[in-house]
Amino acid sequence: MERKIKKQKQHQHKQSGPKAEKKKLKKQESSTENEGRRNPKAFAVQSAVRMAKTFHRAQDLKTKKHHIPGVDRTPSEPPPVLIVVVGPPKVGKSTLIRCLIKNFTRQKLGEICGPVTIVSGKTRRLTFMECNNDINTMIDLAKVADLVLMLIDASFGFEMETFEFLNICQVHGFPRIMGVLTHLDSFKNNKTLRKTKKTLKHRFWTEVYQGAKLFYLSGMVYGEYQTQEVKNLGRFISVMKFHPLVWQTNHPYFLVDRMEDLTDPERLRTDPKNDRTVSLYGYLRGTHMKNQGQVHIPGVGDFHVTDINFLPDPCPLPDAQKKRALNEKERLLYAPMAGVGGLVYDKDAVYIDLPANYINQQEEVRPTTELVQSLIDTHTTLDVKIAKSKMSVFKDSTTLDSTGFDKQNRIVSRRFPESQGLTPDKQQWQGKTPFLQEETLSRTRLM
Ligand SMILES: Nc1nc2c(ncn2[C@@H]2O[C@H](COP(=O)(O)OP(=O)(O)OP(=O)(O)O)[C@@H](O)[C@H]2O)c(=O)[nH]1
Repeated sequence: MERKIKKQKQHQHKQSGPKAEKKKLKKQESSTENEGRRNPKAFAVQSAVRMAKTFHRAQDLKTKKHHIPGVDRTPSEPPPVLIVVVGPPKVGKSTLIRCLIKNFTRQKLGEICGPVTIVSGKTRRLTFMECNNDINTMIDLAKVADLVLMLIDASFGFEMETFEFLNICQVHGFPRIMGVLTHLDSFKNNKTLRKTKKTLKHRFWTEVYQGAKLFYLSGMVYGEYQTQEVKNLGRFISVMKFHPLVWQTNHPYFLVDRMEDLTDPERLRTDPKNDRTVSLYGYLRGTHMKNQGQVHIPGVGDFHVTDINFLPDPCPLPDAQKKRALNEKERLLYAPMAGVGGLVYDKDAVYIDLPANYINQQEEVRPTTELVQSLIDTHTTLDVKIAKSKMSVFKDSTTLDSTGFDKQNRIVSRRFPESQGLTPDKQQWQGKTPFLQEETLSRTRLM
């Protein structure tokens, strides 16, 4: 967009009038006054060598600020920005990714598995990726990363993995690097905390560049970093400008975010070491890709491309005519390796993944009163329930069920046969148990 620079009106010195006269007089006086005191050699060249040195230094600083003008090959809908989270084990990489995803999409992701893509704004998508601490992953990711979040455990200081990654970065040129200090809550003394922060900041500046951005995550609340600190980091990321590296602007490359194994399971069962057919999915980055060209898959080898197909965007940006902020539906989350993301496209099929909370939303609205709810939940009548129910009159006696009564609701005793005292016509114990009468029994049954 062309910006019009409005030129400010310059100050006009007064040429006439009492004030102008006064100023002129003052100027004349001061020039005659200082003539005797002025040192004509003060600003003259004292030493030619020194002069040359100063000049070279000024020129060096000037040229350092220049960037070689690059061709902007960014398409109208650019692929997601790749943010690589690097750090030694247990420094908080997964926790930070989880917090950033929650900050942008308001969704909680359990385990981070593979790259996670989110829509962070009207024109920007972000792909988060955790970098394992092995040299191959580091080499591959340092090449393709747009931004590196370098996590440093403040209670431990700089570790080997951090230096290793920085050294690898130097090969293809440094991507944007931001430091993040974690485990700051382990410092109980404020003075030590301040001192450590300062020392680590200067060390980080020495390793990356003077003035490199360093974030502080000062502790955890319920297993997550503090919301405001994550929000600030997220805001910084979403407005950041990126200078793609030379390698990135000169090559077409993919970051695979989804992999499907298409090998016949029967073949795998018979021979587990069989060659596999896999399908790899991802956004094309860098330049255009040529059909019939060659591709290199790190760790696998070189291959010929036989065909190229376009698939619909699994995590699209919102429509162009957007107003201010994104709404909940537009804050998409796509993590195919973790099984998250609405639609998964294949060449000839579309898979729809319905999240559990979506199914919950479809549940009918139920009355809140407990009594009404229990009536709705009733599936059998009272008679059926009674027929199924069992009871025992004494603690250790045998249980009675509906088969133990005759048609007139009189007890048919199995334990005490007629010979032992219960006569069918009297329905009464001739002796000890007067409460085994019909009335008592029928009341107990209905309870
Ligand atoms: N006290 C404290 N604990 C933290 C902090 N950051 C992370 N942790 C804890 O450190 C543990 C490891 O965190 P993760 O996010 O799994 O670390 P990671 O770097 O992903 O670990 P790996 O994937 O095994 O390399 C978790 O239990 C976190 O709760 C912090 O700033 N303070």
